[in-house]
Amino acid sequence: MRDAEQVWFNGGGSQVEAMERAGAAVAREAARFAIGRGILMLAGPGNNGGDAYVAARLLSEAGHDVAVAALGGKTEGTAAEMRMRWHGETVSLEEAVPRPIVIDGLFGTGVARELTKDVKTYLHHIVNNAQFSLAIDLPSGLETDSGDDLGAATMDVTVAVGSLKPAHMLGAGLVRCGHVLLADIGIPVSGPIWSLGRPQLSAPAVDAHKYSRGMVLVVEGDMPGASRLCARAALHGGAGYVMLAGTGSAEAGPDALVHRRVEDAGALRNALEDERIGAVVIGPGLGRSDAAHAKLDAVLESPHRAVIDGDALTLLGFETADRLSRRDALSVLTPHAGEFGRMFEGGEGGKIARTRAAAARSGATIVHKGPDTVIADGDGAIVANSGSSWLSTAGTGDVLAGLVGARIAAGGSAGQAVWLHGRAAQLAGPAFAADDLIAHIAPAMKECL
Ligand SMILES: NC(=O)C1=CN([C@@H]2O[C@H](COP(=O)(O)OP(=O)(O)OC[C@H]3O[C@@H](n4cnc5c(N)ncnc54)[C@H](OP(=O)(O)O)[C@@H]3O)[C@@H](O)[C@H]2O)[C@@H](O)CC1
Ligand SMILES: [K+]
Repeated sequence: MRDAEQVWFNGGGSQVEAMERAGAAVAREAARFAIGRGILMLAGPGNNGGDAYVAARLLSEAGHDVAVAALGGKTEGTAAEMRMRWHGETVSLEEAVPRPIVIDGLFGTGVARELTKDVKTYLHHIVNNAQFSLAIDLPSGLETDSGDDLGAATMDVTVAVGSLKPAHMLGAGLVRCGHVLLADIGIPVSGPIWSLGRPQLSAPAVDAHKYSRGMVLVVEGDMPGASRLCARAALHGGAGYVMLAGTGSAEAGPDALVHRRVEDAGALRNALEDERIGAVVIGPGLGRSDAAHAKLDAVLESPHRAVIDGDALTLLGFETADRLSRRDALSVLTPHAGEFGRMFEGGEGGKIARTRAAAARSGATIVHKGPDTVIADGDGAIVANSGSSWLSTAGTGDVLAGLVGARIAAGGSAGQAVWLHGRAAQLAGPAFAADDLIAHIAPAMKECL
């Protein structure tokens, strides 16, 4: 957004115009929600406060009852101009009395540190005692690039100005922002970060057969239940043929699942010689024994697309970037936060920046799971946060790994799998078990055809 603004200013766009448009967008939304109730506008010292003064003026001109609570601090430039154009009631933040509607324009993208105890106390008191709260651009005290909480209050609505920022989709932002509305202020924005939308999928071609649909080999491990969940998800994720390679019971799992007896890494290497394989999944229920490690080596040395999940990620550890960057075929890693930390030490910035850096180092596509899943590859990052909090249950990661296998075997993407997984969870409703999720993949897929 900062880059886009700069380009727009360089092309003759004025700061005053940008702020007028931002303030007008906020006033428009606030008027819809206020329906005649008294408004308290919180205005900080920077441009977020500038937006607030514009919105206060426009709302007041439109007949709303508006008071401004101003935070001390040096206001300069356009924000100072907008402050001067406001002629209504103004009190200090300390003196402010809560009103039914609060609009928070203390800080936006410029928040630089934890809110002081005083500011945090007044802000939370005012928001908690309002009937409705709306944040301008971001809830004040939410770090823009990481979504880290520096003392923000939880808002009902946040009006994102110009574009979504990472904090609207990540971390504490998922709770603090409330419902996020996007206000177009006429500044074109483009960049390498997107939010995940419903994918467009197509039915198999008329002449499709089981191998052209995508063959997925799932490596069975010490906990065969997890591997079977993964294999079943691959079957329902659109794969044409799913083979479970291991020593578990050949009777377990659906009849459509092909069991191949694979005792050890040598036998796995033989199985991997099949050129029809579209993707291999390793990790769900794998275990961390030497035998497991040897199987992982066999997969990494194969020429197939590979999905690496669970125990396989922990086995790779800090060797991940080195080993994967040597692969020619696509590798997709599906770590949760703990596994990510065991593979990629430290790293600067928020979840998006750290995941993109790891993808660049390893050459892999990384699905960094959580309530704010970040999918990164060399082209950029996609954030997915509209799944379901009921997904936080054992086995759902195995289902996702199988889905990723099915989609990439069919020439699709990890993002498609993440969307289908999240949508299946929404359709499954509350308190489902990972097994139940699988029945909802087909209805989710139907929405994409
Ligand atoms: N660019 C544009 O033209 C447009 C921008 N737009 C709007 O501008 C917003 C960004 O504005 P911004 O960059 O001025 O930063 P902003 O969020 O107002 O805060 C900076 C001020 O806060 C202060 N401060 C920071 N942290 C603090 C703390 N913890 N406790 C106390 N003080 C703290 C900081 O002071 P300092 O750190 O220098 O001491 C500085 O004074 C953006 O979110 C959008 O709403 C739209 O109008 C569209 C056009
Ligand atoms: K704000």
